[in-house]
Amino acid sequence: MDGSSSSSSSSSLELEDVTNLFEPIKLKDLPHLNHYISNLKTFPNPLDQNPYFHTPQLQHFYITNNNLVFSHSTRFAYRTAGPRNNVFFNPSDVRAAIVTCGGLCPGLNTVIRELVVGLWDLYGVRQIFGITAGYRGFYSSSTQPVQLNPNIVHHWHTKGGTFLQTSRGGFDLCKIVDAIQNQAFNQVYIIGGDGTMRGAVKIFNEIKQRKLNVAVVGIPKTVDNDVGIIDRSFGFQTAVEMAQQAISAAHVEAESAVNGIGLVKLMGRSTGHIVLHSTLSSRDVDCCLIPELDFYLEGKGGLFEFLDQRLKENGHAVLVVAEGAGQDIIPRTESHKEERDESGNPVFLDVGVWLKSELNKWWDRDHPGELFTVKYIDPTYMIRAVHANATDNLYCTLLAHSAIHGVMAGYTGFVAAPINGNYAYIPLEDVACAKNPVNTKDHNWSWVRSVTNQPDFLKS
Ligand SMILES: Nc1ncnc2c1ncn2[C@@H]1O[C@H](COP(=O)(O)OP(=O)(O)O)[C@@H](O)[C@H]1O
Ligand SMILES: O=P(O)(O)OC[C@H]1O[C@](O)(COP(=O)(O)O)[C@@H](O)[C@@H]1O
Ligand SMILES: [Mg+2]
Repeated sequence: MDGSSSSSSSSSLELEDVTNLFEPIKLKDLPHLNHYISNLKTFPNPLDQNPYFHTPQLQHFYITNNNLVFSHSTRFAYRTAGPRNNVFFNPSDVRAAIVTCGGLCPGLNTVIRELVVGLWDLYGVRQIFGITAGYRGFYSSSTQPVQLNPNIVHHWHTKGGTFLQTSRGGFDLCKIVDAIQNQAFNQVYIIGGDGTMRGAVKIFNEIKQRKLNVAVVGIPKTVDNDVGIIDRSFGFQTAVEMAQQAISAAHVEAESAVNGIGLVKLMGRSTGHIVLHSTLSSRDVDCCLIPELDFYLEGKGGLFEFLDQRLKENGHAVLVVAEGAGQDIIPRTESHKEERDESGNPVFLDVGVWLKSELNKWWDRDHPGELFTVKYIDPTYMIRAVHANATDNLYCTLLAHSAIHGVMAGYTGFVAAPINGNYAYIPLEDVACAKNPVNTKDHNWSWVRSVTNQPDFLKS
């Protein structure tokens, strides 16, 4: 694991990979507007006239069909992101729409800013619109698209959140595509997580069905880093950095008490990447619990036995838990099990509150009269409602510009994202169904266990 990437696409090779390299590499080609609309006009790339971007000294400036990025995890080659020789849009005819959906993530505003600045400065596009408050903003009667330009967005990368606002739910396919058609948008930039990408696939398919000259691109966003194929999602590193503050405070509280436990709950609905990376970078964590790993409290090899030992050895312990961990063992009613948010995501019970209560009950039962303290810290939105750090800002810029180049080249139904550090275009459909769970059977997880010495929670 390189500390920044956590998906299964790694740049190291195993013998099997090398052997497989001799098999023909299969290309994951992209949908293109000219697959369903004939006689589309092409234009020389306006970047030809852009001396800042396209200097004569720069050789091989334009990306060709020979440029591919190989993914070890999917074993497919993808088209390299970047500007093409010809474009399929006359910049003066472009009407671009940008929308942000789902939960917040550091860097959302940077992506929006760079889409606006990139379209404006690189390609000379002047009609750029922000759709407010997620998918429903396309058709909601209470909001109108906001026209954007570089002056309006110039400072947006310094702020957390999304100036366009976001929401969950509100996905009405027909109304969304009707709105795209009625407002004559011909480029749609959709920034969101796994749910958003599944919606984007439907929008793309409907647009194709109606044979509209509209390109759709997805830019994957999720603080949980739960999108597969791509190296990592933007904002993830910033969130991990923010989480350090909570872990550090929990450590101080735990160390300053007799038999002190610092308990931190971090985001991570179905994946434990934030917890895993925070644990590895903090080094103060004694045990981390993630959704991908079942755990138990009582008995041999359980959490209590481990913490008992740790308290005897060190006098304190730090426990970091992902919000989606342990959901199967927290007692709940049938109606709780069915609860969903507006987008259909499961609503969790608070694993931190439950653990704190169970820890206190355990100590009172097994160590009556002995001092014991659990300090529970739940930073919740603090790790994602901040502006992106320098690395994520740079990443967001490259993502936005890659998306623009692909759309201008006429590609549609795709996602722009890095694979092994190289920016590529991946079919939207593939990204929408690719998950990125923490693999608890690989070396990365062994590394975590070697840092924490925590149990494997495999009942013998
Ligand atoms: N399977 C789906 N089909 C169509 N739209 C979806 C689907 N899943 C989620 N969405 C829509 O995508 C948007 C964001 O989804 P959500 O799950 O809240 O966040 P994220 O995209 O960050 O995972 C919401 O408007 C939701 O209605
Ligand atoms: O913003 P909400 O609705 O409270 O949801 C919180 C959820 O959003 C996330 O921060 C990100 O999830 P998404 O990427 O699906 O939006 C999760 O970690 C968390 O469970
Ligand atoms: Mg999601």
